[in-house]
Amino acid sequence: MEFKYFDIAGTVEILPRVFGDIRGAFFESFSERRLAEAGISGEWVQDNQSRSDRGVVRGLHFQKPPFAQAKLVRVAAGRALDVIVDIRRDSPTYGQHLSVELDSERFNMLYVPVGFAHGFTALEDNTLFLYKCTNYYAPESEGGLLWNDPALGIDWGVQNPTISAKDQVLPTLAGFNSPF
Ligand SMILES: Cc1cn([C@H]2C[C@H](O)[C@@H](COP(=O)(O)OP(=O)(O)O[C@H]3O[C@H](C)C(=O)[C@H](O)[C@H]3O)O2)c(=O)[nH]c1=O
Repeated sequence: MEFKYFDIAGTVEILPRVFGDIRGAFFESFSERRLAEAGISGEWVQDNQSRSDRGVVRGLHFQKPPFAQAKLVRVAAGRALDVIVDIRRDSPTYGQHLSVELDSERFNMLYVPVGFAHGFTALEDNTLFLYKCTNYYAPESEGGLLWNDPALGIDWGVQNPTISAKDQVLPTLAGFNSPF
């Protein structure tokens, strides 16, 4: 298992060892011990899965404290462009984003710390997006940022995404008061 660290503090890409053979492939999709090697700790209490066809964008979402979630995201099938935005008020990279392509060949994962808005584009049909969360779903605590806010400057890899009505009216960074 390899770890890749980025300039945005706290974010880590995890590249598991994938064992291929004539039958297919195997990899350890979750190991608390391995994550601890990368300095990642947390009480993982909920797993989520969504299925999206090519061109879907979900996000940018987060849950506010005390229901804030760190996430460990990956795809089990298909391919996704994962995007996270640093919304930690005191962070020197506040408002900056990181994009990482997740695929079901390398089975690479991204650790998203508390204090980030999260979203992704499905790059293929039937993209199965899986993620572990360190807090339960709390709809009353949900917040978000507008996916195509020019101030964020995110290239989602798609022009006219399929996106929920809810996500179309999320606030821009300018009108946003971060709870982190
Ligand atoms: C997130 C969540 C949703 N739901 C229900 C609520 C809705 O009736 C339905 C779809 O929810 P939503 O439209 O919020 O799903 P996404 O747009 O995929 O939201 C997720 O996508 C972005 C990328 C994230 O990072 C968040 O984890 C999460 O916000 O599932 C639940 O029952 N439990 C949950 O934990």
